[in-house]
Amino acid sequence: MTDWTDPDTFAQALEEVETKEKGNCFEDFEEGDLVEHDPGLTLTEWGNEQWMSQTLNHDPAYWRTDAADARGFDEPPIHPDYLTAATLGITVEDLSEKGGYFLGRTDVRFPEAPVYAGTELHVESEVVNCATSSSRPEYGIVSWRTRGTDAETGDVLCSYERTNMIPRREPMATDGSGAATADEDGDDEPDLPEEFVAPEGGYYEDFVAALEQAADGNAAVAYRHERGRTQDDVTVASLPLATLNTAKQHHNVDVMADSPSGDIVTYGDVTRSTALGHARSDERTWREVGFDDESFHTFVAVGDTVYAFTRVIAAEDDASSDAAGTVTFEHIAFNQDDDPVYSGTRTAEVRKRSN
Ligand SMILES: C/C(=C\C(=O)SCCNC(=O)CCNC(=O)[C@H](O)C(C)(C)COP(=O)(O)OP(=O)(O)OC[C@H]1O[C@@H](n2cnc3c(N)ncnc32)[C@H](O)[C@@H]1OP(=O)(O)O)C(=O)O
Repeated sequence: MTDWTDPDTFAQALEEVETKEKGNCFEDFEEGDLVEHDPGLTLTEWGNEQWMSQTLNHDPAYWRTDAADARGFDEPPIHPDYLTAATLGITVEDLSEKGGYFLGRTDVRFPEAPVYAGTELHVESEVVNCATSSSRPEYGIVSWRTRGTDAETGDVLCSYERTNMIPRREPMATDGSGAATADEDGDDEPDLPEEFVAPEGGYYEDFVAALEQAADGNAAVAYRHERGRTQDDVTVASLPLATLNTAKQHHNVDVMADSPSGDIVTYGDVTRSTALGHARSDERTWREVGFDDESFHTFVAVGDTVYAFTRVIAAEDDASSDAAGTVTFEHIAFNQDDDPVYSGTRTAEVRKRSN
C-alpha cells in the first residue's frame, strides 16, 4: 500500500498533482469587467483600534467619547485609514492575490458623514485599464475602480482607483524601453528651493502663515516628523490579514523568497497609514477629505523603519465646518536609508485655532 507520507513519495505526489490556484492573472481581466467581492467585512471597534494603535494614529476623536462628541460624532468612528485598508483588503482575493505589487492609487474619497463600528461593508470593483509593462514582461498593469458601500443603506463609504502589477501567464516580448535610469536620463541634479519653512503649530492658521512666509522667497513649507515605526510581524502579516487581505506578499515567506522582493513586505496601506499617523501627530486634523497620486516606490519589509516627510501645498478657507480650513499636503514615507517608499497628496480639513 502506498505510504503517502513517505518523504520521497510525497515529494513526487506534490510535483505531479494539480494545484488549485487562487487569484487571477493579467489575462483574466478585461476592461469593463465588474467584480463583487464576496467576503464583505463588518467594521469593528477591535479592528479599528488594532489598526490605529499599530500605525500610530492616536487622534483622540477616534478613541474617546468626549473628543468624538466635540468633533460632532455620536461615538468614536471608524478611522478613514482603516476603512480604506479594509475596502482594499477584501478585494485582494479576486484582484491581486496572484502576486502583483500594489503600485499606486488615486481619487480616494470619503463622504462627510462618519462611519461607525458595526457597519457591514460591501465592496465591488470595475476593471478600468489593462496595460502591458514595457520594463517587466512577466507582468501586466491593471487598474480598478473600487467602491465600498454600507451593505444596509447602499451609501458609498470609500472609493478609489488603484493600480497593481499583475503576473501574466505568458511573458510578453518587449524592447526594454521602460528600463531607463536617472543616470541614463542625465537628470539626477536635485532641484530644491533655497529655504524650508515649518509651520509653528498644527492648526490651520499655522499652515496659512507658513505658506505666506514661503511665498516671499524661494522657499517651500516642508518638514520631517520625528517618529518612526519599525516593521514587525504585526504590521507586516497581522494587520493585512485582519482586513481579509490574502496577498501572499504579506504572510507567505516561502513563496516570497522567489519574488522580486525576496521576502514578505508590508501592505501598502500599513506603510501609508503609518506615515500619515506620524504626520497627523503634528497637526490638528479635523476630517480627511481624500488622497490622490499615491505611489509605492520600493518595498518595506520586517526590520525596516517607516518615517514621514510632509510638504504643504495649499490652504483654503472652504472646509465643510467653520471650525476648520482645508489643507493640501504631499506626504512622503521613507525608510531608515532615507529612500522614499510611498508618496501621495492628501486633502484634509484642519482645525482652526480660533474655534
Ligand atoms: C495591497 C497589495 C499588495 C501590497 O500592498 S504590496 C506592498 C506595497 N507595494 C510595494 O511595496 C511595491 C513598491 N514598488 C516597488 O518596489 C517597485 O515599484 C517595483 C514593484 C519593484 C517595480 O519597480 P520597477 O523599478 O521595476 O518599475 P516601476 O516602479 O517603474 O514600475 C513598473 C511599471 O509599472 C508602472 N507604474 C508604476 N507605478 C504606477 C502607477 N501608480 N500607476 C500606473 N502605472 C504605474 C511603471 O510606469 C512601469 O511601467 P513600464 O511600462 O515602464 O514597465 C495587493 O496585492 O493588492
